[in-house]
Amino acid sequence: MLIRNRRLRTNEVIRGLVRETSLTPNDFIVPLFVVEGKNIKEEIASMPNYFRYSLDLLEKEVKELWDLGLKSVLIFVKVPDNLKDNKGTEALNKDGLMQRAVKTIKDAVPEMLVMTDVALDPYSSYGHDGIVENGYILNDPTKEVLAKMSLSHVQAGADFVAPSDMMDGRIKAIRELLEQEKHFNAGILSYSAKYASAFYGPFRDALDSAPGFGDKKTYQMDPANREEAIKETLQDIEEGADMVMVKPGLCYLDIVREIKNTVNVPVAVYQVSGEYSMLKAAAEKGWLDHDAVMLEQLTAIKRAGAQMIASYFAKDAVKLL
Ligand SMILES: NCC(=O)CCC(=O)O
Ligand SMILES: [Mg+2]
Repeated sequence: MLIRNRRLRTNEVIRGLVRETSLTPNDFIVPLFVVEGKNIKEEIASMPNYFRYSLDLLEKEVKELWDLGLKSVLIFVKVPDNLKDNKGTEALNKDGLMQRAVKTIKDAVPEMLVMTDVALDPYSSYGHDGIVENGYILNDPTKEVLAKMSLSHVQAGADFVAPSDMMDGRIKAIRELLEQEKHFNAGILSYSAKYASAFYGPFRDALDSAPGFGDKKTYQMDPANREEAIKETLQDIEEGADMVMVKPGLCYLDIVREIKNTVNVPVAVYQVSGEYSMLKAAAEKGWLDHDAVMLEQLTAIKRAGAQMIASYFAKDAVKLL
């Protein structure tokens, strides 16, 4: 035997020395769900141990995240039904819940990197990511609203906007408006390859944002496609995205690696709600070792090429690192 691979696996010290991938708190973006009201920390039924916060308790939560070394958050808001319409009017309200959430976080922890979700679904009476006409989600009028929404978030203090809508040309529309308004340092994390996935179910529960009719297959990508993900991603970079994202995570790690090998901007992965809830459920039943499987999944996402991971496991994970 000239080569014995097991030599480098004989104990934890040598395994640590040769380990190719490791997780650190810097790897995470923490998704946060925000609701109106006071003193609210409500568990999301289909996402055990994950919560919606009112602004007063959000403040406490972000301080705790910061102390754990988690320094980036991605905000989602649950908009009251009476404020929803087809055009997402409330999304542009400078005193809207999102805008107030950004200010609340920046006041509580000024150095926290604040990213905001940009899409119409939480604001849409139809639960779709864009303006609806005759059952179709309009592209161009929607991207103009998304640009204004992004500007509003940046004016409220957001460091990055994260458009998750998958309309064509929205990165260019957003970038041009931010430049025109002289927000030169406002970043764009583009959900460039977002698939029409069945793994988003619990998230739609969290925000009460399930589509009122049909599905999202006319704008989100077909899970069967790989080359299209490259095309989408290269386009977004050309249009001015600073960072790109693949979503969901585990089922799409081939896409992550291919994009990582193709582009020269940071690649993010969104490990989505269904991925989170599946493990929580299996662990509750005693069928899987929660912490071990969680770390294995996160490590695999990073190994595939993710520079950062938006994950509901962020807090659980950093406590183990
Ligand atoms: N635009 C954000 C999402 O769609 C999140 C999906 C999830 O976590 O399931
Ligand atoms: Mg696109």
